[in-house]
Amino acid sequence: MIRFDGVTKRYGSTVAVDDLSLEVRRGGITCLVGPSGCGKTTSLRMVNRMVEPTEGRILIDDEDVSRGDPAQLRRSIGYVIQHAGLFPHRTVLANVMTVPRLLGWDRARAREAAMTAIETVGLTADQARRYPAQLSGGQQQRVGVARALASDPEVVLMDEPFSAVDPVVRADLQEEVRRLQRELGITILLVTHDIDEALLLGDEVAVLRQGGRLAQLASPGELLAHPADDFVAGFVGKDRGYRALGFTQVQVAPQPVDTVRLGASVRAGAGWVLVTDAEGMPLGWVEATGWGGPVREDRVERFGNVARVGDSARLLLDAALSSPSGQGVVVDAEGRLAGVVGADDILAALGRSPRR
Ligand SMILES: Nc1ncnc2c1ncn2[C@@H]1O[C@H](COP(=O)(O)OP(=O)(O)OP(=O)(O)O)[C@@H](O)[C@H]1O
Repeated sequence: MIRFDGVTKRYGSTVAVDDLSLEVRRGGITCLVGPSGCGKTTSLRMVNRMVEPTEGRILIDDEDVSRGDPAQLRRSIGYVIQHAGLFPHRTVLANVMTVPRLLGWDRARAREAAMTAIETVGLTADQARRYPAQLSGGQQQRVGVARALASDPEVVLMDEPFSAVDPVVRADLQEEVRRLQRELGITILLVTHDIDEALLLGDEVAVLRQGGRLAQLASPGELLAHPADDFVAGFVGKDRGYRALGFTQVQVAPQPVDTVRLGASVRAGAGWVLVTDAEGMPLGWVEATGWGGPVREDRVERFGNVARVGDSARLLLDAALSSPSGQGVVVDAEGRLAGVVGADDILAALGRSPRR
């Protein structure tokens, strides 16, 4: 989809990007990540020609971006930056209508496209009438995303889009961008200095090192399991073995478990029994050792995290380790009980799975 072909950018004696060759796949999120000054922003801006390469080519769908008109190219590509970069004296709606209007769409069509984009990012018609300063930082960032989407682009470039918002809002926005990417099928190239964000969002992650050199391009799981060198290993962090579990599937079949409806009786000595509601949805655990009888609500120990069938080894392990019984509850897509898994079974399955 987007191909960097031997791209170099020099500013005098500074090499910002050095012979970068990289393929950004269609319909997914590729993250460019690396330490400060490694050439992430420069690489991104060469795609929409806000910066021109010194050497090499960038192709979108096999077409050299340097061939056409830069202004036209920029209008065809969504662009989201830190702090949103909105026009302060225009309403949210007017801000989002900017690119469709520049593309020559009539006012009604531009307005309709803008309103659709505003709703898509979770903002209301009332918020669309306000000025940027009348919105929170996170909402402004959503407007920035809406503006990038309004003209229905295939490619969206994002430069540190969430780094200026607090962690809770950031998590919401990250979730939103993942959802939008899937729903709209767009191709996103996203710059971040935060490896956790890159591993969370990226279908593929390109790690750059100082001097604008590509250190590795791989999926998050691959990056964690097989960093190309010490630099990448250091960058992805000390707990990469554990974090790789988040991208590892294990073959463990959920096992049957004794259940009791809330209000019904357990027999003494039954040990840990899973309590369900009247519909059979799991509620928590009860430990019947020295007592038996009806299970009252105050006897129920809530489980920690519940895993879903098909979840990663990390989520299964988390369910097991956060459960008072030591057995992780696994539910199906409808939230119905599929069975339980123990930490030992997950670790044994991990031991059996081939090293990737
Ligand atoms: N317009 C410019 N003129 C001169 N040098 C520049 C210019 N733009 C970037 N550079 C230099 O190129 C290198 C790469 O900069 P770039 O902004 O692409 O890095 P980055 O990885 O995005 O950094 P950060 O995470 O700190 O934003 C840096 O050494 C920077 O100082």
